Amino acid sequence: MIIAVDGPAASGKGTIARALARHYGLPHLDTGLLYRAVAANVQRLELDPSVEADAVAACDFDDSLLDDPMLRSDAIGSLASVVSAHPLVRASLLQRQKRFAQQPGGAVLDGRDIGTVIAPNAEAKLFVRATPNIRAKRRHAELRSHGSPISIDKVLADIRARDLRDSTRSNAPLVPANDAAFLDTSFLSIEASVQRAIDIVESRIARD
Ligand SMILES: Nc1ncnc2c1ncn2[C@@H]1O[C@H](COP(=O)(O)OP(=O)(O)OP(=O)(O)O)[C@@H](O)[C@H]1O
Ligand SMILES: Nc1ccn([C@@H]2O[C@H](COP(=O)(O)O)[C@@H](O)[C@H]2O)c(=O)n1
Repeated sequence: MIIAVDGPAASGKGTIARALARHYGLPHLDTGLLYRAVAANVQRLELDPSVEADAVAACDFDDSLLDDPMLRSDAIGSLASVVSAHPLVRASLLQRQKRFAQQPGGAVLDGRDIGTVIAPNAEAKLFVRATPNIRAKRRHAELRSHGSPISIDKVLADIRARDLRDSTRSNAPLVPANDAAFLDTSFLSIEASVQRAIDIVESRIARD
């Protein structure tokens, strides 16, 4: 079974995808980390993220980079949203994600274009949402707990800018798949969000 979990920054999709993977015993891929790795490489090599050829040159990274906690910073998230708009960057990461989705036994992937591009054949598709203010509050608390001095106003501004860039790019924009189920986590605890996600997956399995 393939489960596709999409949604905007800090909506809770990663938390839900990890929990679904545990629940169903499936491997999980956080596809945002791939774009964050490209962004970190652009920064390390002092390239220009807005130049497609520069961003493509940064797509060749060592997988150990995916475990670097530095990838989780707000600045790398914003840079990832710039490099991810380049069609050739997306093309360079496409097959890896498709292979992960199509592995025997299935998988859970979270990102922006899982239900629309990476795994349009997924048995269950969730589109996770929460209000920008609630997402900023949660992400701010998370970043502060890791020692970042960032203000909540900056986190909110970056989330809004990222939402706009991700949803208006021409290539694989952040849009719900036609057959996705919406899950708004704004007023749900993590436990309640995960239970709602499991209920959605169960109803999709029962329907097919
Ligand atoms: N329902 C919830 N209630 C409270 N906090 C939540 C909830 N869901 C997630 N969180 C917290 O909000 C933060 C963002 O969640 P998460 O990392 O899952 O979002 P995301 O959509 O995967 O973000 P990104 O797109 O940046 O990878 C985390 O600190 C997480 O623990
Ligand atoms: N499938 C995806 C996943 C991510 N992106 C871009 O990467 C940025 C960082 O992603 P996070 O999930 O770690 O927040 C995100 O803002 C997108 O620009 C993507 O394009 N497609």
